[in-house]
Amino acid sequence: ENLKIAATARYIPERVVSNNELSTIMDTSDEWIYPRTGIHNRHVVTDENTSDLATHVAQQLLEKSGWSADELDFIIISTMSPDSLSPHTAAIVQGNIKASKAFAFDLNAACSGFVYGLSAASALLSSGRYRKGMFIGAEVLSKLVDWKDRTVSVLFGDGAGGVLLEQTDESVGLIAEELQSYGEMGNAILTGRFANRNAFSGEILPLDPYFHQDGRSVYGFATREVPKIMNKALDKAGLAADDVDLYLAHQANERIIRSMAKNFGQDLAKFPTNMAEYGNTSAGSTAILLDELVESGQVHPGMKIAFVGFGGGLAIGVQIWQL
Ligand SMILES: O=C(O)C1CCN(c2ccc(-c3cc(CO)ccc3Cl)cn2)CC1
Repeated sequence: ENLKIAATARYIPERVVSNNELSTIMDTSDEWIYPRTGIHNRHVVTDENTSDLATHVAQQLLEKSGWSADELDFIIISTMSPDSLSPHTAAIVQGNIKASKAFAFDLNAACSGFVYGLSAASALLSSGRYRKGMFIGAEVLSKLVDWKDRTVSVLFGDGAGGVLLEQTDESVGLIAEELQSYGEMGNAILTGRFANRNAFSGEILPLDPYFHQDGRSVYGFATREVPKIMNKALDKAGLAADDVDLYLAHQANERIIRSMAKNFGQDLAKFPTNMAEYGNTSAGSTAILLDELVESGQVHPGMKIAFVGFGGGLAIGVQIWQL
Protein backbone atom coordinates (compact mmCIF):
# COMPACT_ATOMS: atom_id res chain seq x y z
CA GLU A 1 0.00 0.00 0.00
CA ASN A 2 1.64 3.23 -1.14
CA LEU A 3 1.82 5.31 1.99
CA LYS A 4 4.47 7.78 3.06
CA ILE A 5 5.41 8.88 6.58
CA ALA A 6 5.70 12.60 5.83
CA ALA A 7 6.93 13.66 9.29
CA THR A 8 7.58 12.34 12.81
CA ALA A 9 7.62 14.21 16.14
CA ARG A 10 7.68 13.59 19.87
CA TYR A 11 6.93 15.47 23.10
CA ILE A 12 8.14 14.34 26.53
CA PRO A 13 7.19 16.33 29.66
CA GLU A 14 10.30 17.90 31.18
CA ARG A 15 9.95 16.69 34.80
CA VAL A 16 12.40 13.77 35.14
CA VAL A 17 11.96 11.31 38.03
CA SER A 18 14.99 9.08 38.51
CA ASN A 19 14.97 5.70 40.23
CA ASN A 20 16.98 7.37 43.01
CA GLU A 21 14.31 10.04 43.47
CA LEU A 22 11.66 7.28 43.60
CA SER A 23 13.66 5.60 46.36
CA THR A 24 13.02 8.71 48.49
CA ILE A 25 9.23 8.24 48.29
CA MET A 26 8.94 4.43 48.26
CA ASP A 27 10.89 1.38 49.19
CA THR A 28 12.75 0.81 45.94
CA SER A 29 16.20 1.46 44.43
CA ASP A 30 18.05 1.82 41.15
CA GLU A 31 19.75 -1.47 42.02
CA TRP A 32 16.32 -3.18 42.02
CA ILE A 33 14.69 -1.42 39.09
CA TYR A 34 17.43 -1.07 36.49
CA PRO A 35 18.60 -4.72 36.23
CA ARG A 36 15.00 -5.96 35.97
CA THR A 37 13.64 -3.39 33.52
CA GLY A 38 16.43 -1.35 31.90
CA ILE A 39 14.77 1.80 33.30
CA HIS A 40 16.77 4.57 35.02
CA ASN A 41 14.39 7.52 34.58
CA ARG A 42 10.86 8.37 33.55
CA HIS A 43 9.28 11.74 32.66
CA VAL A 44 6.02 12.82 34.26
CA VAL A 45 3.62 15.70 33.68
CA THR A 46 3.21 18.34 36.38
CA ASP A 47 0.44 20.51 34.94
CA GLU A 48 -0.26 18.96 31.52
CA ASN A 49 -2.65 16.21 30.43
CA THR A 50 -2.67 13.73 27.53
CA SER A 51 -4.25 16.21 25.09
CA ASP A 52 -1.51 18.76 25.86
CA LEU A 53 1.24 16.28 25.04
CA ALA A 54 -0.55 15.28 21.84
CA THR A 55 -1.11 18.92 20.87
CA HIS A 56 2.62 19.63 21.18
CA VAL A 57 3.29 16.66 18.87
CA ALA A 58 0.61 17.83 16.41
CA GLN A 59 2.05 21.34 16.24
CA GLN A 60 5.57 20.00 15.61
CA LEU A 61 4.30 17.65 12.88
CA LEU A 62 2.67 20.57 11.06
CA GLU A 63 5.76 22.78 11.45
CA LYS A 64 8.12 20.04 10.20
CA SER A 65 5.98 19.10 7.19
CA GLY A 66 4.78 22.55 6.15
CA TRP A 67 1.24 21.14 6.03
CA SER A 68 -1.49 23.45 7.28
CA ALA A 69 -3.95 22.09 9.85
CA ASP A 70 -6.91 22.40 7.51
CA GLU A 71 -5.26 20.02 5.03
CA LEU A 72 -5.71 17.16 7.51
CA ASP A 73 -8.50 14.68 6.70
CA PHE A 74 -8.34 12.98 10.11
CA ILE A 75 -6.57 12.82 13.46
CA ILE A 76 -6.32 9.49 15.30
CA ILE A 77 -4.91 9.23 18.81
CA SER A 78 -4.01 5.94 20.44
CA THR A 79 -4.17 6.24 24.21
CA MET A 80 -5.15 4.25 27.29
CA SER A 81 -4.95 7.46 29.38
CA PRO A 82 -7.31 9.98 27.73
CA ASP A 83 -8.06 13.33 29.41
CA SER A 84 -11.70 12.16 29.45
CA LEU A 85 -14.09 9.85 27.64
CA SER A 86 -15.82 12.91 26.24
CA PRO A 87 -14.52 14.98 24.67
CA HIS A 88 -12.15 12.36 23.35
CA THR A 89 -8.51 13.41 23.24
CA ALA A 90 -8.25 13.46 19.43
CA ALA A 91 -11.17 15.91 19.29
CA ILE A 92 -9.51 18.18 21.85
CA VAL A 93 -6.34 18.18 19.72
CA GLN A 94 -8.37 18.82 16.55
CA GLY A 95 -9.87 21.89 18.24
CA ASN A 96 -6.54 23.07 19.61
CA ILE A 97 -4.81 23.05 16.21
CA LYS A 98 -7.96 24.20 14.34
CA ALA A 99 -7.89 21.30 11.86
CA SER A 100 -11.18 22.57 10.44
CA LYS A 101 -11.65 19.75 7.88
CA ALA A 102 -10.59 16.82 10.05
CA PHE A 103 -12.61 14.19 11.85
CA ALA A 104 -10.95 12.77 14.95
CA PHE A 105 -11.21 9.71 17.15
CA ASP A 106 -9.32 7.90 19.92
CA LEU A 107 -8.49 4.23 19.96
CA ASN A 108 -7.28 2.14 22.86
CA ALA A 109 -5.12 -0.92 22.28
CA ALA A 110 -2.91 -0.26 25.33
CA CYS A 111 0.76 -0.91 24.53
CA SER A 112 -0.06 -2.18 21.04
CA GLY A 113 -1.75 1.16 20.44
CA PHE A 114 0.88 2.61 18.13
CA VAL A 115 0.74 -0.35 15.72
CA TYR A 116 -3.08 -0.67 15.88
CA GLY A 117 -3.47 3.06 15.29
CA LEU A 118 -0.96 3.00 12.43
CA SER A 119 -3.05 0.17 10.96
CA ALA A 120 -6.29 2.18 11.26
CA ALA A 121 -4.71 5.31 9.77
CA SER A 122 -3.14 3.31 6.92
CA ALA A 123 -6.49 1.65 6.17
CA LEU A 124 -8.33 4.98 5.96
CA LEU A 125 -5.73 6.31 3.50
CA SER A 126 -5.54 3.08 1.46
CA SER A 127 -9.32 3.13 1.09
CA GLY A 128 -8.78 6.07 -1.25
CA ARG A 129 -11.35 8.11 0.67
CA TYR A 130 -8.74 10.27 2.41
CA ARG A 131 -5.31 11.67 1.55
CA LYS A 132 -3.64 13.16 4.62
CA GLY A 133 -3.78 11.86 8.19
CA MET A 134 -2.22 12.57 11.57
CA PHE A 135 -1.65 9.72 14.01
CA ILE A 136 -0.34 10.16 17.55
CA GLY A 137 0.37 7.76 20.43
CA ALA A 138 0.03 9.73 23.68
CA GLU A 139 0.00 8.66 27.33
CA VAL A 140 -0.05 10.16 30.83
CA LEU A 141 0.28 6.85 32.68
CA SER A 142 1.44 8.72 35.80
CA LYS A 143 -2.25 9.39 36.59
CA LEU A 144 -3.08 5.68 36.34
CA VAL A 145 -0.44 4.23 38.67
CA ASP A 146 -0.64 4.07 42.43
CA TRP A 147 2.54 5.88 43.49
CA LYS A 148 2.54 3.86 46.68
CA ASP A 149 2.74 0.58 44.71
CA ARG A 150 6.45 0.09 44.06
CA THR A 151 5.95 -3.03 41.89
CA VAL A 152 4.13 -1.06 39.19
CA SER A 153 4.72 2.68 39.58
CA VAL A 154 8.43 2.33 38.79
CA LEU A 155 7.69 0.87 35.31
CA PHE A 156 5.70 3.63 33.62
CA GLY A 157 6.12 7.15 32.28
CA ASP A 158 4.43 9.91 30.28
CA GLY A 159 5.12 10.88 26.69
CA ALA A 160 3.78 11.20 23.14
CA GLY A 161 4.94 10.76 19.59
CA GLY A 162 3.29 10.80 16.20
CA VAL A 163 3.45 10.74 12.42
CA LEU A 164 1.87 12.41 9.41
CA LEU A 165 0.79 9.90 6.78
CA GLU A 166 -0.17 10.53 3.16
CA GLN A 167 -0.99 8.59 0.04
CA THR A 168 1.93 8.53 -2.42
CA ASP A 169 2.76 7.10 -5.84
CA GLU A 170 6.25 6.19 -4.60
CA SER A 171 6.64 2.46 -4.01
CA VAL A 172 6.94 2.88 -0.24
CA GLY A 173 4.56 2.11 2.61
CA LEU A 174 2.98 -0.72 4.54
CA ILE A 175 4.27 -4.10 3.34
CA ALA A 176 2.43 -6.38 5.78
CA GLU A 177 0.80 -6.46 9.20
CA GLU A 178 -0.35 -9.07 11.71
CA LEU A 179 -2.56 -7.94 14.61
CA GLN A 180 -3.94 -10.33 17.21
CA SER A 181 -5.74 -9.99 20.56
CA TYR A 182 -5.82 -12.50 23.42
CA GLY A 183 -8.83 -11.31 25.45
CA GLU A 184 -8.93 -14.43 27.57
CA MET A 185 -5.62 -13.28 29.13
CA GLY A 186 -6.82 -9.70 29.61
CA ASN A 187 -6.77 -9.76 33.40
CA ALA A 188 -2.96 -9.87 33.35
CA ILE A 189 -2.91 -6.08 32.83
CA LEU A 190 -5.69 -4.09 34.51
CA THR A 191 -6.22 -0.37 34.87
CA GLY A 192 -8.96 2.29 34.85
CA ARG A 193 -11.85 0.09 36.01
CA PHE A 194 -15.09 2.05 36.37
CA ALA A 195 -17.50 1.19 39.19
CA ASN A 196 -20.18 -1.04 37.61
CA ARG A 197 -23.12 0.51 39.45
CA ASN A 198 -26.36 2.28 38.55
CA ALA A 199 -29.61 3.31 40.23
CA PHE A 200 -30.96 -0.19 39.80
CA SER A 201 -28.03 -2.36 40.80
CA GLY A 202 -25.94 -2.93 43.86
CA GLU A 203 -22.26 -2.14 43.73
CA ILE A 204 -21.00 -4.98 41.55
CA LEU A 205 -17.43 -3.78 40.96
CA PRO A 206 -15.92 -0.83 42.81
CA LEU A 207 -13.95 1.88 41.01
CA ASP A 208 -10.28 0.96 40.65
CA PRO A 209 -8.40 3.48 38.54
CA TYR A 210 -4.96 1.98 39.15
CA PHE A 211 -2.58 -0.17 37.12
CA HIS A 212 -2.21 -3.80 38.18
CA GLN A 213 -0.20 -6.33 36.22
CA ASP A 214 0.85 -9.93 36.59
CA GLY A 215 4.36 -9.12 35.40
CA ARG A 216 5.51 -12.68 35.16
CA SER A 217 2.63 -13.87 32.97
CA VAL A 218 2.85 -10.78 30.73
CA TYR A 219 6.59 -11.35 30.44
CA GLY A 220 6.01 -15.00 29.48
CA PHE A 221 3.23 -14.06 27.05
CA ALA A 222 5.39 -11.46 25.29
CA THR A 223 8.43 -13.68 24.89
CA ARG A 224 6.30 -16.67 23.74
CA GLU A 225 3.71 -15.07 21.45
CA VAL A 226 5.42 -12.05 19.82
CA PRO A 227 7.83 -14.17 17.74
CA LYS A 228 4.85 -16.13 16.32
CA ILE A 229 3.14 -12.93 15.22
CA MET A 230 6.40 -11.52 13.85
CA ASN A 231 6.92 -14.67 11.76
CA LYS A 232 3.37 -14.41 10.37
CA ALA A 233 4.00 -10.79 9.36
CA LEU A 234 7.37 -11.68 7.78
CA ASP A 235 5.73 -14.55 5.87
CA LYS A 236 2.97 -12.23 4.60
CA ALA A 237 5.68 -9.77 3.54
CA GLY A 238 7.76 -12.51 1.88
CA LEU A 239 10.69 -11.37 3.98
CA ALA A 240 13.20 -13.02 6.31
CA ALA A 241 14.06 -11.54 9.71
CA ASP A 242 17.42 -10.48 8.29
CA ASP A 243 15.67 -8.34 5.65
CA VAL A 244 14.28 -6.00 8.31
CA ASP A 245 16.76 -3.20 9.01
CA LEU A 246 15.41 -2.12 12.42
CA TYR A 247 12.85 -3.51 14.86
CA LEU A 248 11.10 -0.74 16.79
CA ALA A 249 9.60 -2.67 19.70
CA HIS A 250 7.32 -1.39 22.48
CA GLN A 251 9.66 -0.16 25.23
CA ALA A 252 8.24 -2.10 28.20
CA ASN A 253 11.23 -4.03 29.43
CA GLU A 254 14.83 -4.34 28.27
CA ARG A 255 15.04 -8.06 29.03
CA ILE A 256 11.99 -8.81 26.90
CA ILE A 257 13.55 -7.00 23.95
CA ARG A 258 16.80 -8.88 24.44
CA SER A 259 14.95 -12.21 24.40
CA MET A 260 13.07 -11.15 21.24
CA ALA A 261 16.30 -10.28 19.43
CA LYS A 262 17.73 -13.68 20.39
CA ASN A 263 14.52 -15.46 19.31
CA PHE A 264 14.62 -13.80 15.89
CA GLY A 265 18.35 -14.53 15.58
CA GLN A 266 18.95 -10.80 15.23
CA ASP A 267 21.71 -8.59 16.55
CA LEU A 268 20.61 -6.49 19.54
CA ALA A 269 21.76 -3.44 17.55
CA LYS A 270 18.65 -3.94 15.39
CA PHE A 271 16.45 -3.39 18.47
CA PRO A 272 17.13 0.20 19.59
CA THR A 273 15.85 1.04 23.06
CA ASN A 274 15.13 4.19 25.08
CA MET A 275 13.18 2.84 28.06
CA ALA A 276 16.24 3.75 30.20
CA GLU A 277 15.11 7.38 29.93
CA TYR A 278 11.33 7.14 29.54
CA GLY A 279 10.10 3.89 31.10
CA ASN A 280 7.04 2.29 29.56
CA THR A 281 4.95 4.99 27.80
CA SER A 282 2.52 2.45 26.28
CA ALA A 283 1.10 3.79 22.97
CA GLY A 284 3.71 6.55 23.01
CA SER A 285 6.78 4.35 23.24
CA THR A 286 7.33 3.26 19.64
CA ALA A 287 6.36 6.71 18.35
CA ILE A 288 8.92 8.43 20.58
CA LEU A 289 11.59 5.92 19.56
CA LEU A 290 10.78 6.42 15.85
CA ASP A 291 11.17 10.20 16.07
CA GLU A 292 14.45 9.95 17.99
CA LEU A 293 15.85 7.59 15.35
CA VAL A 294 14.67 9.79 12.48
CA GLU A 295 16.27 12.78 14.19
CA SER A 296 19.59 10.92 14.62
CA GLY A 297 19.49 9.64 11.03
CA GLN A 298 19.36 5.99 12.13
CA VAL A 299 15.95 5.72 10.41
CA HIS A 300 15.78 7.07 6.86
CA PRO A 301 14.08 6.44 3.48
CA GLY A 302 14.99 3.11 1.88
CA MET A 303 14.91 1.15 5.12
CA LYS A 304 12.59 -1.73 6.07
CA ILE A 305 11.24 -1.17 9.59
CA ALA A 306 9.15 -3.46 11.81
CA PHE A 307 6.95 -1.83 14.45
CA VAL A 308 6.17 -4.27 17.29
CA GLY A 309 3.53 -3.64 19.96
CA PHE A 310 2.49 -5.97 22.79
CA GLY A 311 0.70 -5.60 26.12
CA GLY A 312 -2.71 -4.83 27.51
CA GLY A 313 -5.70 -6.62 26.04
CA LEU A 314 -3.78 -8.72 25.91
CA ALA A 315 -2.79 -7.85 22.37
CA ILE A 316 0.11 -7.96 19.91
CA GLY A 317 0.65 -6.04 16.68
CA VAL A 318 3.40 -6.09 14.03
CA GLN A 319 3.60 -3.81 10.98
CA ILE A 320 6.41 -3.99 8.44
CA TRP A 321 7.07 -0.79 6.46
CA GLN A 322 9.22 0.07 3.45
CA LEU A 323 10.32 3.67 4.09
O1 LIG B 1 11.63 -8.75 37.29
C1 LIG B 1 10.56 -8.38 37.79
O2 LIG B 1 10.26 -8.42 39.00
C2 LIG B 1 9.52 -7.82 36.84
C3 LIG B 1 9.25 -8.85 35.76
C4 LIG B 1 8.10 -8.36 34.93
N1 LIG B 1 8.33 -7.01 34.40
C5 LIG B 1 7.50 -6.64 33.40
C6 LIG B 1 6.64 -7.54 32.81
C7 LIG B 1 5.81 -7.10 31.79
C8 LIG B 1 5.87 -5.80 31.38
C9 LIG B 1 4.98 -5.27 30.34
C10 LIG B 1 4.02 -4.33 30.71
C11 LIG B 1 3.14 -3.83 29.78
C12 LIG B 1 2.10 -2.86 30.22
O3 LIG B 1 2.24 -1.71 29.50
C13 LIG B 1 3.21 -4.21 28.44
C14 LIG B 1 4.16 -5.16 28.05
C15 LIG B 1 5.03 -5.70 29.00
CL1 LIG B 1 6.17 -6.88 28.51
C16 LIG B 1 6.76 -4.93 31.99
N2 LIG B 1 7.57 -5.36 32.98
C17 LIG B 1 8.96 -5.98 35.23
C18 LIG B 1 10.01 -6.53 36.18
